[in-house]
Amino acid sequence: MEADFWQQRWRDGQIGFHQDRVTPLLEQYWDALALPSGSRVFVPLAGKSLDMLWLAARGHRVLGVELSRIAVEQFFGEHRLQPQIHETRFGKHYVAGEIELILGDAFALDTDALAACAGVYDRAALIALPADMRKRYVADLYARLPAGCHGLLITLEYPQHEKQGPPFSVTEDEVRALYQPDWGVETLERRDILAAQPSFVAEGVTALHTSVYRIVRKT
Ligand SMILES: C[S@@+](CC[C@H](N)C(=O)[O-])C[C@H]1O[C@@H](n2cnc3c(N)ncnc32)[C@H](O)[C@@H]1O
Repeated sequence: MEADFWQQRWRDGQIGFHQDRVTPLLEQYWDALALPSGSRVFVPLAGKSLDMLWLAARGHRVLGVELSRIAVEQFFGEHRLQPQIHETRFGKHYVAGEIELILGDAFALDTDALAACAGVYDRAALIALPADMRKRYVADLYARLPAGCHGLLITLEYPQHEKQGPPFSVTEDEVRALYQPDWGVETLERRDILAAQPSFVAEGVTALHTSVYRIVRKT
């Protein structure tokens, strides 16, 4: 999806992807990465996710990137955080405590921007993108993360012909094709969530699973 699509979504308040709670699968599986407290975690396509607050509360330094000013300002405003703002070539950086959120394009971040990230957390980011952009997202953006980086990736799978994305369906085969061989990929769980997602059922979706992967950058 292009930037205009997301900007319009935020202007119209069409943000069904946003959750008013921390993602339970993050709480359940984050420890599987064994990332030391204090390590920096990259959150691509961050929205105004409460998951950033949870990661910071776990002692991580969070680096998010989000292209909507509305999302960034709502994130800090809704949590009564008063960010310091400075500008770099990547955009405006909003910094409050251990959370830094760049108002900018994730695809524009380079290896310098991501060099200190020992972790990456991807919920509703890879699956927000159509297939051609998913290839670019992993081949370009993830390639800028350092060797040894550990990540948690959460995806959805459903019969793609039954519904238009986003969110898009991304199968385990596709995850492996996108990330391997540079990243090790381990499936932590694949769960049937159709009953818990009435909006998908209302759209005629007949099967819906979420998967959680642990990924580790090898080279
Ligand atoms: C489906 S939402 C997910 C947000 C968040 N990860 C969550 O779990 O709530 C995708 C977000 O990515 C943002 N986005 C899309 N393309 C982007 C890009 N190229 N750079 C930065 N943010 C982007 C959109 O504005 C939107 O807020």
